Amino acid sequence: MAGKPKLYYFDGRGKMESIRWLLAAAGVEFEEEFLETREQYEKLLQGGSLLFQQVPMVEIDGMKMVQTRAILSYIAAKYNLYGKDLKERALIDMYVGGTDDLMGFILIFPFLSAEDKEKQHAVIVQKATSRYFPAYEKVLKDHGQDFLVGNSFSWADIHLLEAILMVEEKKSDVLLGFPQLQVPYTNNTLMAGNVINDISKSVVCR
Ligand SMILES: N[C@@H](CCC(=O)N[C@@H](CS)C(=O)NCC(=O)O)C(=O)O
Repeated sequence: MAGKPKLYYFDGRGKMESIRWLLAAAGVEFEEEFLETREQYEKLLQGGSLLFQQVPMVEIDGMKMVQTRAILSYIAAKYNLYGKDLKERALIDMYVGGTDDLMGFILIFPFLSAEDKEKQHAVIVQKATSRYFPAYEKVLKDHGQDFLVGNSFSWADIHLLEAILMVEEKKSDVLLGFPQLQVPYTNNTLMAGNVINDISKSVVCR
C-alpha cells in the first residue's frame, strides 16, 4: 500500500493550502515537511526534487509532483472529486479557475503596506460580491442542487468553500446577499467532505 502523501512547503497557507484542503476533504491523511531553513530547500534542490526549483512539492504515488494546479488535478481525479465526464470536468475547471482568481486578490494581501491593505480589502470584497459570488449563486440557483457540478461533491465545492472562508476573514457578513452560498451550501460542503481541521495557518506566500 502506498504511504501517505508528503507535502513540502513553508509553514503557511500560500499555494499549498488548497492542496491541504483537497486532501483533507477527500479524507486522506498526509504528512508535511515545513521548509524553515535555506538548507532544507537546498537539499531538495540538490536532490533534484524540485523540477522548476519551486515549491509546493508533493510526494504521492511514487511521484514528486510540482505545479499546484497539476497536483490538485491529480488528487481531484484520484479521489473522484473531478466530475464523471469531460463536460463536468470542464465546469469544475471553470469554477475552480474563478475561485483561484478571487483568491489571487487575497494572497497578495500580506505583502502590501498598511495603506494598500485598506484599498485591497475593499477590492477583495467588491470582487467577491460583484463578480465571483453572484456567479456561483446563480449556478446553484439555476440547477437547484446542493453542489456546483453534477449534483455531487467535487473539487469545485471545496475550492469555493475555501475562498468563501478567506473572504469571510476580511468581512464576516459577506454572504449576506447570497442565500444559496449560505447554509445549506456551506454545511453540505463541509459534511460531504471530512470537516477540515488544522489547516488555518497564517503566513501566506504569493
Ligand atoms: N506555478 C507554480 C509557482 C510556484 C511558486 O511560485 N512557488 C514559490 C513559493 S509560493 C517558490 O517556490 N518560489 C521560489 C522561486 O521561485 O525561486 C505553482 O503554482 O506551483
